[in-house]
Amino acid sequence: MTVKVALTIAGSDSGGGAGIQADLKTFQELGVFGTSALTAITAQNTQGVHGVYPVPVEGVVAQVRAVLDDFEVKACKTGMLFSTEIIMAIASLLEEYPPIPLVIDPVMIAKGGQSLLLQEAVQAMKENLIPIATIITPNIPEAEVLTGMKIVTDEDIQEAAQIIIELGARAVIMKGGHRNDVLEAKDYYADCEGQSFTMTTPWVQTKDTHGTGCTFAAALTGFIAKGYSLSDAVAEAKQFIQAAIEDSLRIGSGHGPTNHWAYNRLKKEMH
Ligand SMILES: Nc1ncnc2c1ncn2[C@@H]1O[C@H](COP(=O)(O)OP(=O)(O)OP(=O)(O)O)[C@@H](O)[C@H]1O
Ligand SMILES: Cc1ncc(CO)c(N)n1
Repeated sequence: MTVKVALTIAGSDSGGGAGIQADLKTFQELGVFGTSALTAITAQNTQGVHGVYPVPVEGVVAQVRAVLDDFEVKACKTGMLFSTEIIMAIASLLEEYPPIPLVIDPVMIAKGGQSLLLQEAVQAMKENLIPIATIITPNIPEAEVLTGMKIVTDEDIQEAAQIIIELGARAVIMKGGHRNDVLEAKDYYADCEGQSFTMTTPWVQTKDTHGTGCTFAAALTGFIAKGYSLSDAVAEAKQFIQAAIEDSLRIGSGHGPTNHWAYNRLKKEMH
């Protein structure tokens, strides 16, 4: 049996719905072998983040090196990176190895408002990581921080996507989970070759959206690892997250996790 390998460099969510846990569960569902490098431990549940304990930068580097020295990693994802030091170390480390498709989820703030990226680290992300990204997956507030512009309309979204591509990312997907349209979950894709499209699914009325961004980016990474083109991987990742949100698990008393099993269950039902 041959299996594709993916690497996630992200924070741990003790509540299991976001971060490393969401990434590994998603990779597993896609039949991709998941490896990981922890950047921080968070004490977290569906109610919020109760503590953040960063991993020393040497520890992050050693984990990534251990994986890349031994496995043929087909796609890599970054999530919570926390500090300038960790961002700089990862950016220069990845450049030592043959290029691997890189999905950057520019995690900044948890749904409850707690910071998962120090404010001073935004510049390092813009200067060091975005230029080596195959694709970056900001939500609207993250795109506002990265571009310095207020994003309200569809035109704003397209303009912000262009600014992010000019920062050096090959492609960008602007996630619509923070928009106020309650009828549609609309994400906008654009790349440096001038291709762009919008993906729309029905809005799911639920409070169980903890880890939607991590799960979406992990699915995207998994499909890239399996050899899908970027635009096909984005489209399939959208199906994965839609199924995961629609079939809510109702775990915990706050914003519950999404259902990482749902995409495969749905596919089985359709066959
Ligand atoms: N209620 C919803 N119904 C349908 N799709 C949704 C809903 N909320 C988010 N999505 C979709 O989920 C994906 C992730 O988007 P979102 O903007 O929620 O990411 P995020 O804010 O980075 O998530 P998080 O920080 O919680 O991990 C996108 O494809 C978005 O359209
Ligand atoms: C560890 C971690 N990464 C990312 C997010 C964003 O959902 C979170 N809440 N926790």
